[in-house]
Amino acid sequence: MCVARKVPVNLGERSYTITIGYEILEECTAELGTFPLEKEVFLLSDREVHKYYGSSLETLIADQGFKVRTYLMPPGEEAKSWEQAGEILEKMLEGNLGRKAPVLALGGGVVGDIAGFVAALYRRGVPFIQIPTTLLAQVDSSVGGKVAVNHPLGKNMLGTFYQPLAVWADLRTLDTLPDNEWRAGLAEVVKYGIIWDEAFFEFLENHTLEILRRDPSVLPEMIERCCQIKAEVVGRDEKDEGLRNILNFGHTLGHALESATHYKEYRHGEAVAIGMYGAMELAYALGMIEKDVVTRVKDILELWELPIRFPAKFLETVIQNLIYDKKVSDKKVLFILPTAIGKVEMVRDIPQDIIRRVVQENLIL
Ligand SMILES: NC(=O)c1ccc[n+]([C@@H]2O[C@H](COP(=O)([O-])OP(=O)(O)OC[C@H]3O[C@@H](n4cnc5c(N)ncnc54)[C@H](O)[C@@H]3O)[C@@H](O)[C@H]2O)c1
Ligand SMILES: O=C(O)C(=O)C[C@@H](O)[C@H](O)[C@H](O)COP(=O)(O)O
Ligand SMILES: [Zn+2]
Repeated sequence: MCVARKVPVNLGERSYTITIGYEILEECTAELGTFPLEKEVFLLSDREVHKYYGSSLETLIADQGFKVRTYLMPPGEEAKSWEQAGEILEKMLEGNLGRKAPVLALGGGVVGDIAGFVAALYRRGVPFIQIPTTLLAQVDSSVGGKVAVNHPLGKNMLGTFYQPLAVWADLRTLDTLPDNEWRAGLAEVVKYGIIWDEAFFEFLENHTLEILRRDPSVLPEMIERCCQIKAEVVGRDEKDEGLRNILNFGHTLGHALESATHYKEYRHGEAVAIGMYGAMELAYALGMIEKDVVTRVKDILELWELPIRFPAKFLETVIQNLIYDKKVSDKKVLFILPTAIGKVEMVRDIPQDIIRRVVQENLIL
């Protein structure tokens, strides 16, 4: 059995460890008793994920002497809603869970984000643990404590910062992930190369096929590197006051597209892929990068069959939705734009007609 990798997230008293490896859940659940917790957990998952991993996890937790109360939500982005959060909170109240009874999030980013959100609200906050089961959740959403639900007007509009007690990323769970979900996760993987680490971007370029095949010879290293970068950025700017904004590369247009399509047409990672390509073209239009840099990013996105364009019918709503982005200040939209692979800058004040023109000329199917 391979040894689990550990990535620390250094946030003072809110510090925690990300454990990454194959078949690690037995070892991780054995840690439960080391935390100051009540002997009862609220396990939140979606119906799809629970089918595969729910009962084995419930057994492992019970083996540690914990009572398990399970709540299953429907799978999919539409369930990341205020109404769904209300239903989960009702169940927690009915169960009269105590202040030290943790919420365990078994699933992708949707389950993780809403689990953290209800954990932060219930009795003014109970501990929670992330057990991510999608690539996207293992490299991004389970780390850093951004927890939220969506609103029709904007993505993740209702939320807070609430760090987990631990993150347990069992790579074995990725075996059952459908291909389109795998590719959506790869969009956030590429993001780290573009914003932070050219050598990592080259590693991705050099291993595109092994990565598509989910080859165990590359996955642990790839996922660990993403977590290291995210932990580094979050450790320096937990509350998104400056540096952390770079993790939002591709999300300005991506989130606008997700809300324009009512969270039904695109997986988050797919919308981010379109948004990243849009940001590359915008940087090129503003003279910040050469065309070959745009092409490098476009090539890897296309090779992994990620979308880079969307239908014209959504264009106007996407442009209008930009104003609901959380990075907007003084009514000015902020874009994270590259100056090279591995380096980005924050750019405000791009005239709307330039944004519209770049999107229209490059991003429309
Ligand atoms: N908090 C953050 O920092 C952060 C970062 C990135 C993304 N996000 C959020 O994450 C969400 C997207 O997460 P996601 O891409 O994981 O989507 P998801 O949670 O919707 O999961 C995708 C689909 O895969 C299924 N699934 C999950 N794990 C599986 C497995 N192991 N085997 C088979 N099927 C499985 C789910 O049932 C679901 O249908 C978005 O809401 C996005 O906003 C948050
Ligand atoms: O952790 C962050 O910070 C990120 O921006 C990571 C993003 O991948 C993620 O989608 C996040 O939820 C977006 O945050 P938001 O503040 O734009 O809602
Ligand atoms: Zn994202």
